[in-house]
Amino acid sequence: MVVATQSLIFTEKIEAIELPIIDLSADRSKVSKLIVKACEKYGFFKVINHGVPHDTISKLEQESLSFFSKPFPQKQRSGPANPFGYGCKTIGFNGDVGEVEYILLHTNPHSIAQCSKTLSCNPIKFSSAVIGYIEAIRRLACEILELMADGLWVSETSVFSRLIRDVDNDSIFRLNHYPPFCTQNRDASPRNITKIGFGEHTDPQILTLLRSNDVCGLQISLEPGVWVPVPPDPTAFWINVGDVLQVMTNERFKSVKHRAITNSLESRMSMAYFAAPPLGAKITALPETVTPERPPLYRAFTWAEYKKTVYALRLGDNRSNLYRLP
Ligand SMILES: C=C1C[C@]23C[C@@]1(O)CC[C@H]2[C@@]12CC[C@H](O)[C@@](C)(C(=O)O1)[C@H]2[C@@H]3C(=O)O
Ligand SMILES: O=C(O)CCC(=O)C(=O)O
Ligand SMILES: [Fe+2]
Repeated sequence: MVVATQSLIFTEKIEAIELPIIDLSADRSKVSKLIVKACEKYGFFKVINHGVPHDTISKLEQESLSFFSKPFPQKQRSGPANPFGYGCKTIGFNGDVGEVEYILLHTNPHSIAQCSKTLSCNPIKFSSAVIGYIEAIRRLACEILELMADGLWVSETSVFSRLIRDVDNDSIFRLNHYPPFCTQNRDASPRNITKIGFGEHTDPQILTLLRSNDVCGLQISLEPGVWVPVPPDPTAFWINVGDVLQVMTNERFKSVKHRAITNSLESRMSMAYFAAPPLGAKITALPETVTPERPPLYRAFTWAEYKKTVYALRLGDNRSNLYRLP
């Protein structure tokens, strides 16, 4: 099957700005204030000294590399990603495409063990690398969400983190691989052509924790048509606010628009943990974020209801607006 690829639009502006870097080993009350500031201004920040062991990350990176290095027909046998498994170029179910191949997994250990059977010839090794990483990244996500709650002066510190600690949480995990997009021109010198790897979108969940290898490609957009490159740092995590957190904070926090481009002659790999509540969880603005000057902006909905809307729409569509109060 021939799938059309999207090229970049040349009228777009690229703007280099310094994005917030938060040292999680610093004083807790200072850190929580800095996180709130970053979420209000960008919906995006980097964390360092995060406590996720290097070994946990490199075990998973190794598994990811050996999976994506396999011949295409072999990888195809682990797909399609409907809803979980291997996918290539097709994103979601509504016609989105990109220069990316990926593995999508639910974070429930039973589901990981099942999927690993088709993803690796050593499923125990594969699933323990994924489960180990998810345990560590969930701990980090909870820590960040608790710092956010403190910074917002919410009385219950675990108001966000309990949603993703719940046994029925609907968090998912994604390994992305952006192969180098290199063509030869007429004098046979390599040309660096940039294509869309993963098109513009916001993440629907509460929070995303993303780690990539040392190859650039991720960009965020703070105003229409202007893209800010995110420098790669394999030792850190980039954190982005998702739609649910935007709604729960009554839009004090912004769900950040982002995309990934295939940038170079190098292969890019990323791992993204999407922290989500249980399907039945009711999503509504926290009372602390509602004031007479700032009445509730969204009607209440369940995560199941929102997820259904997400999957009925295209990648770049705005879904939270559909829940906005008049
Ligand atoms: C086109 C789509 C892919 C997506 C589901 C959707 O219908 C719209 C949101 C997409 C997204 C973006 C963030 C995550 O990568 C993702 C797993 C998610 O939860 O929402 C993807 C979905 C996907 O690839 O299935
Ligand atoms: O690979 C990346 O850097 C971004 C991927 C992404 O945005 C996603 O998987 O939702
Ligand atoms: Fe994303």
